[in-house]
Amino acid sequence: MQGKKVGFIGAGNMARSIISGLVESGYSAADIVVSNRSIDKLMALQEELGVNITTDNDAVLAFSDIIVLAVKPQIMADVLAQLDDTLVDDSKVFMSIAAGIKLARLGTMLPAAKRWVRAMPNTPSSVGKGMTGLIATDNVSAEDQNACGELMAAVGEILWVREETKIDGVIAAAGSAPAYFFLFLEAMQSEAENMGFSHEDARLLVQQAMLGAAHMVVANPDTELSTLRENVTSKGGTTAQALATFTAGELPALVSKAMQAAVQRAEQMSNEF
Ligand SMILES: NC(=O)C1=CN([C@@H]2O[C@H](COP(=O)(O)OP(=O)(O)OC[C@H]3O[C@@H](n4cnc5c(N)ncnc54)[C@H](OP(=O)(O)O)[C@@H]3O)[C@@H](O)[C@H]2O)C=CC1
Ligand SMILES: O=C(O)[C@@H]1CCC=N1
Repeated sequence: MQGKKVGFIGAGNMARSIISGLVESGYSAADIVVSNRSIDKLMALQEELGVNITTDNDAVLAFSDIIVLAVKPQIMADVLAQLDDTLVDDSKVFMSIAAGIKLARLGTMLPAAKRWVRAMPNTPSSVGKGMTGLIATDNVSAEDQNACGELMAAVGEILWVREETKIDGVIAAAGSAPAYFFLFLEAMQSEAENMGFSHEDARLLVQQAMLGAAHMVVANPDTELSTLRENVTSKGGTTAQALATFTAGELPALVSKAMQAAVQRAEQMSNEF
């Protein structure tokens, strides 16, 4: 993978997460180029990470072996239509990280590009703890699939899927999921503040509890999550009361509903864009 030229079109939250994770994992900044509509995010990326920057998307296309498309789904068609397709050749692989745009639709947005990968990452990529689901068109060689996989593996775990519908499942279970956990922590921080802790102390309490729980999950892959939960829950104790309150509020059903809503939105988006 080292040595491949990697270009990013769009330098927003997600591209920044991947680029910073890549550079911090040792990927050569000289082999990375990033374009964006406005200049400020580019300047910051160049200053902090030393990557090449441009406001010309065609310059990214010309430079790169792998072109990561990291613009909003709403504008993907316009951005691709404006590229100089004479710069596209068979050696280039296009990797879209946009939610809700299927491989077949991407192919119609830039017909000159034949080799496509869809990747669905999440923002923890910025700290090397990302989770990315991937799928490729059949004509992407094993070598190029490996390169795309390695690119995302530089910033976390990867999971190749066989059916494209599973990418929407990846969105629901991992792409959008950091926001679910942040919402939960926000609510906990707020209640800890109501109990009299300062904003900072409340954050320390909840973030350390989350971090410890996450480490326990990862350190005990053969232990069911339900067992980890039960180990905290003393009979007749405090945790049991808190969990009973979540159950009475139908938290598990609410989580299912929220994940289904993410999938449904991804399906809707695939008809809209
Ligand atoms: N955020 C997340 O957690 C995840 C996002 N995604 C996907 O990643 C993609 C990007 O999302 P996100 O990073 O959150 O969005 P952002 O809005 O943060 O980033 C999009 C970037 O695209 C730039 N842009 C707009 N028009 C052009 C153009 N014509 N040429 C080049 N750059 C352009 C914008 O520039 P400007 O600053 O000038 O507006 C902006 O910096 C989306 O498709 C989303 O579905 C996937 C997984 C997770
Ligand atoms: O909210 C979104 O649409 C994007 C995709 C997954 C996370 N953010």
